[in-house]
Amino acid sequence: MIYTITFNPSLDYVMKVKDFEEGKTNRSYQETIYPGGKGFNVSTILQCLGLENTALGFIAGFTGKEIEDQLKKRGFNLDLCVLDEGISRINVKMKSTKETEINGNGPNINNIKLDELLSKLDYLNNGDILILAGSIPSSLPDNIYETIMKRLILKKIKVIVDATGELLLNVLSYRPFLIKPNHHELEELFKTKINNQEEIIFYAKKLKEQGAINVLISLGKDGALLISEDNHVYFCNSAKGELINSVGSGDSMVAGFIAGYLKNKSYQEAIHLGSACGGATAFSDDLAKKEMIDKVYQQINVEVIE
Ligand SMILES: Nc1ncnc2c1ncn2[C@@H]1O[C@H](COP(=O)(O)OP(=O)(O)O)[C@@H](O)[C@H]1O
Ligand SMILES: O=P(O)(O)OC[C@H]1O[C@](O)(COP(=O)(O)O)[C@@H](O)[C@@H]1O
Repeated sequence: MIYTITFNPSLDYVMKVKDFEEGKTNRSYQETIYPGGKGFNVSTILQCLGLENTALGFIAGFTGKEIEDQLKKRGFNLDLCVLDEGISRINVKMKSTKETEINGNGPNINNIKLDELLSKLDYLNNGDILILAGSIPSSLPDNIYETIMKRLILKKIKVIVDATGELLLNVLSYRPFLIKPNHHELEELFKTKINNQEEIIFYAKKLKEQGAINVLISLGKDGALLISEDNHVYFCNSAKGELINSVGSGDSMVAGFIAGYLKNKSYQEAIHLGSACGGATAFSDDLAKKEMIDKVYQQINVEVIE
């Protein structure tokens, strides 16, 4: 079974604003609300690709109820912990000439609720896949993903971590099967400006040396690079199309990568389907649908460059 965990779900409030001006009252010409959170997005795309999975996570308050109601329509199994206080966050995604995001901090999670979620991990068996995705509310320690990996160390579980900063760095020595920083997150991890493909490969290899089994660096419209388990470097172009809403592209890529890998354990297929899912979401209002993924897949080429 595949499991995802979303510690910090959201309602994503997407506002389209013509010529946004900082420091002024701007008015949007279109607003939409989607349930968000990296793990839930991964679950949605996995389900769309026909992979049954279970989403774990925390929800709180009226926003949490709305997230749950929307997710129930998506077909994957839901096993949520309901917090007694606070509300799940509303993340603002502003589309203007540029895309700007404000992601909330999220509600407090106390130790009792944390234990409730951690005890669910005891159901996991050898051969399962676990995806830890997204930020955590500041009430939790930033070694929580590490704690989970430690707890599962005796089981043969492939763990995928899509997170940033310390949350990610802290798990590397536990050998996550896949990590997927984007270009900007890679720069943040090494506190440096990364200017070209050679430098991206250099820093991605450093993450592999620190323990990650596969390192996938997503580059938005410029494609993606993978340093695979067997030390090959793959480059994949991005499809050409009209950018509608790139929120969730990274999560879609993670889901597509896993689905592609599971077909016949080929990394070429993993990055190919991953890029198709990421692109298909960028070209859709909400997360991608199967028809768009199939169409985008045809436009993508994978090269083994090392
Ligand atoms: N504008 C775009 N055009 C085509 N493909 C895109 C576009 N934006 C994202 N993608 C696809 O989705 C993947 C993940 O997107 P990216 O923006 O890098 O991730 P994140 O959402 O984590 O920042 C990219 O590597 C690419 O394959
Ligand atoms: O947990 P974080 O890092 O704040 O990110 C949460 C946000 O990430 C998303 O899952 C989208 O992520 P990506 O664009 O990186 O795929 C949104 O749905 C959500 O608002």
